Amino acid sequence: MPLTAGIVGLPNVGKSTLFNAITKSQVEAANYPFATIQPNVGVVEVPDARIDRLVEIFHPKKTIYTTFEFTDIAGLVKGASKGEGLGNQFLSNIRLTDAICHVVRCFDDANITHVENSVDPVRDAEIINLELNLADLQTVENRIGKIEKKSKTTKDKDAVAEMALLNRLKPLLEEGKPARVLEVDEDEAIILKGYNLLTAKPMIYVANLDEEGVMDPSANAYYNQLVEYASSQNNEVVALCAKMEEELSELDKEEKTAFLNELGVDSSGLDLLIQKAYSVLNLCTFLTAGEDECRAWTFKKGMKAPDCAGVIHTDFKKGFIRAEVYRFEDIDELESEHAIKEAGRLRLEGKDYVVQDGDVMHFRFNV
Ligand SMILES: Nc1ncnc2c1ncn2[C@@H]1O[C@H](COP(=O)(O)OP(=O)(O)OP(=O)(O)O)[C@@H](O)[C@H]1O
Ligand SMILES: [Mg+2]
Repeated sequence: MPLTAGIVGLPNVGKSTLFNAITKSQVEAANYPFATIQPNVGVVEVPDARIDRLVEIFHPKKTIYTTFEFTDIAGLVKGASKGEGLGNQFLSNIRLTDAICHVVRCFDDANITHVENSVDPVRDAEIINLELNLADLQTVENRIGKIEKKSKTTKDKDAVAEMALLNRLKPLLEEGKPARVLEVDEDEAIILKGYNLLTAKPMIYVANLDEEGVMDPSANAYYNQLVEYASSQNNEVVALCAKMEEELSELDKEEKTAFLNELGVDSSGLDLLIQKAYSVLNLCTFLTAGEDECRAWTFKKGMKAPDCAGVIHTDFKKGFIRAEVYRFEDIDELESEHAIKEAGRLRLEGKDYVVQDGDVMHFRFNV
């Protein structure tokens, strides 16, 4: 089940340009609102220097990075929650994603139409957030309409518990706050998840700067305004220039590295965004290494060894016996599995082992 982040924002802020950089595919990125009508999905490799290092050590026949999906969604406008623009359709497309990547225009260009006629990142972000908020409020009100009576008349335990949650959620949304800030216990978290609320999803802001701005974002007033706004809600901002990322995505790996070195940065804005999307979802990576294949696998923080084995194949989980585990740092230092064994750094772990980010795993199983 791939994890996906939906790219949202006002029309014409650079969503499709960023998406093109993501997929290198030819999604239309034209200079007019509503250029995108169908949601589009792009799959990216999650850059991981640990895999690059394993490849140096094992020289495998195959190298596989873990992946992440982005969905390009057409521009939302004021009133989207009431069906303005292509409102409801787009909101329902975001509902199916795991995280939201909110693109905000932070570049001046008189030739590129702005639906609100001026560049103002905080106002723009608030327009989108309000629409997401109103859409959630509708969901919550519909749900209240369905169970309020039941909770009062039958005193049904589940209905009463759910009403208690809804009665805290509604005023919060009415205040304009996102559902993700509500404090909930484990049972409530399950109910909340079932609503698929837009403002409950983790959000990352993307400040889409011009090429000059991206060289030193902290010197850019638009960027600083957005960072201040985002941090007041505990959200992070990734600075990038979508247009430059699109150009970068056409280069091969060496050319790209050379280009980034010239700019004096280690990784592209897009790579940072992918990594951030991965981390806001609490995703971790375990590795498998050998002469046939070096590969990164995604798992959720806290997962135990048999479940991680199941990420590779359901048979690995069913027939799980034990896992042989060493740390990436150990192979990085010692450069062979033989040396790891000699040094006593290979561990045998059972079914209760909580797998850690950066573990290199060999699963032993019975079929
Ligand atoms: N960082 C940037 N600097 C300058 N121009 C940019 C930048 N990012 C995008 N653009 C330009 O802005 C225009 C609109 O971009 P794009 O089509 O990606 O917007 P969009 O958000 O997908 O719009 P829509 O909601 O209509 O689909 C394009 O002409 C694109 O080249
Ligand atoms: Mg678009």
